[in-house]
Amino acid sequence: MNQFTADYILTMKDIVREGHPVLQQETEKVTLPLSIEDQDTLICMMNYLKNSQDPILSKKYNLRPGVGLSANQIGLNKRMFVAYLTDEKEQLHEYTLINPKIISHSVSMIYLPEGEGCLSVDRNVEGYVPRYERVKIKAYDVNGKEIVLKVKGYPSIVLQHEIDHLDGKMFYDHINKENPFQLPADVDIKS
Ligand SMILES: O=CN(O)C[C@@H](CC1CCCC1)C(=O)N1NCCC[C@H]1C(=O)Nc1ccccn1
Ligand code: NI
Repeated sequence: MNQFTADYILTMKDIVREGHPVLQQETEKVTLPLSIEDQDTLICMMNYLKNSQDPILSKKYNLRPGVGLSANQIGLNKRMFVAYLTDEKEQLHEYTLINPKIISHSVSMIYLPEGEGCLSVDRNVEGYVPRYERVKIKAYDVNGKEIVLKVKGYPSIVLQHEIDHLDGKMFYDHINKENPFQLPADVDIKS
């Protein structure tokens, strides 16, 4: 039984920082149907994102605001993550994805002009992180039902950042070493 019960308030001390092996390995697939424990952990993780985006609660618990969180960021070797974000059109998106896999993607790429950060990285790493503009993801929802979702724009960036974690990758692995602000030449890229 892990400590991440549905009523447990996740805080920054629970977030594993870069260098920890659990962030560098490919996470294990989650057994379906989800155990009660895994269901509760996902609730706890989603509550972190909601609390962290609440001005009062983020201050009260000293939380860094987050739009995504993967299970290995709280030390669990499980292929699952949550995301809670508002897109370019001010639409709110809430994702709880189990055993996600990108099954196809656009050639065109996008990036955040301000670069990316990570709750597991306590430093600023500058540079553009090229991401696919559109991705098609196969995953399972909390009821164990297979879902296929097509995502583009900012939500696509967030989900790719999370799937990277589950594959043991960090955002800065995608930054051009020679020139951090150089973008891949071969594809059309929008910010
Ligand atoms: O793996 C998951 N993570 O590491 C949490 C990251 C995930 C995002 C980084 C880029 C794409 C996904 C995260 O959310 N951040 N990175 C560090 C500090 C800022 C914070 C952030 O972007 N916050 C935010 C943004 C818009 C609105 C509200 N809050
Ligand atoms: Ni991250």
